[in-house]
Amino acid sequence: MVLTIDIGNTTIGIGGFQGNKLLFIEKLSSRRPLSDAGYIEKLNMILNKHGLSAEAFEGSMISSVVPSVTAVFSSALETFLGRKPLILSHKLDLGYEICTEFPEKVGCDRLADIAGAISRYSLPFVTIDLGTATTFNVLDENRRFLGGLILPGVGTAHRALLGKTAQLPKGDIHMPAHTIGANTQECITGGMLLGNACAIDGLIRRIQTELGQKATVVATGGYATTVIPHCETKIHIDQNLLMKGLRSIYENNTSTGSPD
Ligand SMILES: Nc1ncnc2c1ncn2[C@@H]1O[C@H](COP(=O)(O)OP(=O)(O)O)[C@@H](O)[C@H]1O
Ligand SMILES: CC(C)(COP(=O)(O)O)[C@@H](O)C(=O)NCCC(=O)O
Ligand SMILES: [K+]
Repeated sequence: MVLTIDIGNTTIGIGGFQGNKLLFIEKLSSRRPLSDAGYIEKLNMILNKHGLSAEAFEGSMISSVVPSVTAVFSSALETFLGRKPLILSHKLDLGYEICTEFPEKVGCDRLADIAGAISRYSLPFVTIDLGTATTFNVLDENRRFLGGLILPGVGTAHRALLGKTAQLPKGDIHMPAHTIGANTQECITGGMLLGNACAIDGLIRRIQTELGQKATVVATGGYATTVIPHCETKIHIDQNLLMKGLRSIYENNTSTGSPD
């Protein structure tokens, strides 16, 4: 079994795989960092909850876009499993070529999303990750990662809007009833959800024009299920895309890994 860890700017996801089967996925906040002893305690609790023990895991793999948490979590995993985790970087065998200007600068979550999509969706494809930021990541038909786009995430934009204005009310953004909001809260909800959905439709159209062909589109991240249903483009939602990518990369870069 393999533990996969996704350290994002809001959430730390912890997944457990047996072969290519995802047994569990648990979430911690990355906003309140813990000590390595704190993370070891959380890992113990998670495995206990699922009736598993550390001995059952042959290794682990981390994707992190929060450098300050990477070192602490890595040290916690080394103590917990008795083996250093594999840490995702552009230097590993990802199953595709990075053709951006500075491969070392690309967020590891973007690299893992692409790896998760590569054996599951037809090429070319675009992965969209709606987390703290929203990222678009384009893989062409020759398995070349060309780059993409980075936008403020839905929650990030919403918090910025409320933080920079005096009169806008706090409130949840769920289903907009219609496009023409009849009160302030409806206007904000529509702006956030339909605004992001239309941005996605428009950007996918432009990406396809630039590629010169249609692309498969797959979305993941905390806001995927809230925003994607409002898009006109056909988009697959795969909440575990990143974790699946981490497992594939682990298998491709360790000799003990079992194939897909
Ligand atoms: N099931 C869900 N439905 C709606 N929003 C969610 C859900 N899960 C998480 N979120 C929201 O998504 C955001 C975090 O997304 P996530 O993909 O975990 O971010 P990151 O990868 O940047 O840490 C949070 O602001 C949270 O409120
Ligand atoms: C764009 C991101 C902030 C997204 O992070 P997330 O929303 O998943 O927490 C992260 O992928 C990152 O720090 N990227 C580095 C720059 C780049 O990817 O080009
Ligand atoms: K993410």
